[in-house]
Amino acid sequence: MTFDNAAPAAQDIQQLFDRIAPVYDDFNQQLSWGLHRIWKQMAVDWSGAAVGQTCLDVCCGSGDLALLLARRVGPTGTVYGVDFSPAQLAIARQKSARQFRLAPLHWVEGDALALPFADGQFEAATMAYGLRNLTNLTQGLKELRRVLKPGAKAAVLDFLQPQSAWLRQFQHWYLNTVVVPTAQNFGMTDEYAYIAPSVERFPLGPAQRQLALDAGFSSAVHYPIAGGLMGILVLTR
Ligand SMILES: C/C(=C\Cc1cc(O)c2ccccc2c1O)CCC[C@H](C)CCC[C@H](C)CCCC(C)C
Ligand SMILES: C[S@@+](CC[C@H](N)C(=O)[O-])C[C@H]1O[C@@H](n2cnc3c(N)ncnc32)[C@H](O)[C@@H]1O
Repeated sequence: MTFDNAAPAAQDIQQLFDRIAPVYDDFNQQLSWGLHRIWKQMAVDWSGAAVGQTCLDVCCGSGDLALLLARRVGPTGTVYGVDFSPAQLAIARQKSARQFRLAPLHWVEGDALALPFADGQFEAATMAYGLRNLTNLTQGLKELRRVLKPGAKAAVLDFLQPQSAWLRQFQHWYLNTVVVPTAQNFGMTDEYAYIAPSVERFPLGPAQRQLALDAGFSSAVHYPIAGGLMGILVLTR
């Protein structure tokens, strides 16, 4: 399956993440030199999640941020991770089974465009490397807002096209000359070749902020991180 610059259908995205589930965590660790853990922790910190709260990780995948949220809210809190990839959720369940003294963690198979949760259910939320993969960014942001309590925050971490031309060239080079050949060794060329065009399609910070405000968030601030290679959109309901 090849992913050209047209946005793939939801089913193609779901099947892509099912296929890469066995190598996903190891590739992220190896290809980001472990830095993805820092970026994810920043998103959890900036979500405002606190002890005892009920929190949500949207597009949770293999569960990294849901597990960080569970550590943050502690045994008196509750965390839900939602994703439409069964294979990714299976990895998340395996990882949470190996950890102790976490908040009660619920892994839910569901669609970010029609979240299976009540209005105002959550006191904080995260979404890491999910928004860019949605087939409808506005619907995803509206659903994220709907399930947050008034005044609650969400932190949305994703790739970002750097402003600097040479950093853009570096990002493009790294994704196509380091990431894709690594994936090729495991027969996952097309799956990882999808990243670069998806980043090119993804709105820049100011446009992400405007999408969030149009979706009804009372405030939205976009922070470039990692030299502008990544960004975190901090939203307030
Ligand atoms: C955790 C990261 C990416 C998650 C991710 C998101 C997607 O949309 C995918 C789509 C298809 C296949 C895989 C993914 C996917 O893994 C970020 C870290 C992993 C990246 C693959 C590495 C990219 C690093 C930066 C572009 C450059 C960092 C340079 C620095 C010297 C480490
Ligand atoms: C790149 S992974 C990110 C996983 C995790 N948040 C992390 O940071 O490692 C993107 C995830 O979004 C999920 N996803 C994409 N579109 C979705 C949708 N419409 N509903 C639910 N999950 C979706 C995929 O199944 C995949 O697990």
